[in-house]
Amino acid sequence: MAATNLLQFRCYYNNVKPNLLLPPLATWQQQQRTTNLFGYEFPKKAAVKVTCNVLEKHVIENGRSVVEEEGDEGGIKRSYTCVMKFGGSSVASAERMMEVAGLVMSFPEERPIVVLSAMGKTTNKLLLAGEKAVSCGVTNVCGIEELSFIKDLHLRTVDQLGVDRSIIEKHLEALEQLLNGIAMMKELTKRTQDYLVSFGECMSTRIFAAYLNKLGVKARQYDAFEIGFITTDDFTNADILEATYPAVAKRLHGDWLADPAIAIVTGFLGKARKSCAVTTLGRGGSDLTATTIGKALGLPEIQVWKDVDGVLTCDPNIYPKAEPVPFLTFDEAAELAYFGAQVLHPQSMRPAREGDIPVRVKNSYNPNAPGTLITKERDMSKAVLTSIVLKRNVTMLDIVSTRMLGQYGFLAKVFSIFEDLGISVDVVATSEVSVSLTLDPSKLWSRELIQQELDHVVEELEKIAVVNLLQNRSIISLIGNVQQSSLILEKAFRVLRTLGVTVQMISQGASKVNISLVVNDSEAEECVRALHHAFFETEFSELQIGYTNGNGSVPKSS
Ligand SMILES: Nc1ncnc2c1ncn2[C@@H]1O[C@H](COP(=O)(O)OP(=O)(O)O)[C@@H](O)[C@H]1O
Ligand SMILES: N[C@@H](CC(=O)OP(=O)(O)O)C(=O)O
Repeated sequence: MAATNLLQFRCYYNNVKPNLLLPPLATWQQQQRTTNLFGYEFPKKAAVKVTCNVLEKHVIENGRSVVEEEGDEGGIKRSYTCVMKFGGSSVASAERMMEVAGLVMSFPEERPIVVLSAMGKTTNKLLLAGEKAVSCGVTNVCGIEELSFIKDLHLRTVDQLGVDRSIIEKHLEALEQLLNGIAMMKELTKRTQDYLVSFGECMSTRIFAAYLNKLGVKARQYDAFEIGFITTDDFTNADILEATYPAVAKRLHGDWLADPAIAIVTGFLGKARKSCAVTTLGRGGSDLTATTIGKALGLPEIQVWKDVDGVLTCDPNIYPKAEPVPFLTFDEAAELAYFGAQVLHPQSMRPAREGDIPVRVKNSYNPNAPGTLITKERDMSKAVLTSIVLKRNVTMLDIVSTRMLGQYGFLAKVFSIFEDLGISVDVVATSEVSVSLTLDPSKLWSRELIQQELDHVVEELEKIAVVNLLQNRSIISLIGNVQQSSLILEKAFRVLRTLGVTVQMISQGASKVNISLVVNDSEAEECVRALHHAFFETEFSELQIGYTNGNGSVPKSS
């Protein structure tokens, strides 16, 4: 049987025009950002010229699809095959780096791009060192405990891995100089803060790349801000700009073709478009770095390696009986992250969703665990509740119209006040003359709200409404199949009634995957444990009375 070429490609074509001579059945859908033409059959000599990043050429031989290294027409070549992101917990020590190196090497058929976070708690320590430098005086900088900790950790790791200290010594010197500068200025701007924390990722990636090279696995280190990660100038919480995708694809793909090597890229970092200074993508931003690379190169899979067996049914710090969730949709994962599950960066699902690239959340401490697979769609026919998420320390506002404005005018005015003040709102419930909503003063991916700003919001709103400011509230988000909302709500309210908890606000939103309940901070954790018990640990149809301790509380797990 004559061999037939099947070409699979995900083509990023914002700035490139593919010149395809396709058989008539293949239509190029211009409205889609990425296109997967897997399955289109080409005659053997189909002329295909694509000036984009990654292609995979399948040749059908004896009914089997075989991937060829490179195509014969149009210079089609394949570079990297997957992106693997390892978080701080996965690379916290020399021992952990050895394990991660072993993991990377255990997929010899893959050509990965590895995205790393800073080692362990380095980012927190750098932030603390910066804060201390502001007030400790130049002569005391060298005595800052966190600086010594960071130096010890990184030098010890380098020594234990048997790589040359020189790969990070310059960074350690520059870090101390920067802290001296902060001490001298007695000021730590957001821009300087981003530069300060960037040392964490810059050092972890250099150490890891040097270690792989020492093992004989060719690796090349990259600082994300040098290879096309272009962001807004919103220091500490920058957004990735579209120009990033073609730039990153060009650089990584081009380098591979010129000189193949595993790429080791700093997570979390970018370069501000206007000022050209180093930016960060918000805490936990390395997940976003990984999904951005995945989309840029049109990779078949994005792996995010953590210290848990995947996305769990709730935060294991609240309830250790949390179980891994095997499958999630991008929408569910995004909602979960946005509403406070620390496991994924809130923006990280966006590139994966746009590129339609599956994200696998795995445990670097337990690689055999299946983890969580996040895709565009999944079978929801049996799905009810997927995960419970808690967001603490939320501020709630009850705003009741004084009827100076009509219904439309009232809601429009309320939201224009928030827009003018640049404050984002999470959960909203409205009626004709009132609106209840939540603000998050501790948002890490947005600017911090301080009391003064809250007072200002209330002052503005009081011009048209009676306002009640309620602090120390929590949002409990029930992520799941909102088609089953009656069932979920019935069960949830039975649990909360048993606990004697009053729900102060409820919102289903437009997301179709999330029902949010607002309760007092002081009751929230107990609610999560009880809800978890009811939804995930009892027969679904029956809410067992008697799972509490008799005093209404669920047994705290050890
Ligand atoms: N629903 C959840 N599923 C999994 N982990 C969660 C969840 N909610 C909170 N977490 C916490 O998130 C942590 C993993 O996220 P993170 O610390 O950012 O990992 P890494 O640093 O490895 O990227 C877990 O150790 C766990 O404590
Ligand atoms: N080091 C950064 C970025 C990051 O993504 O870290 P992690 O993968 O450990 O959550 C932070 O602590 O925020």
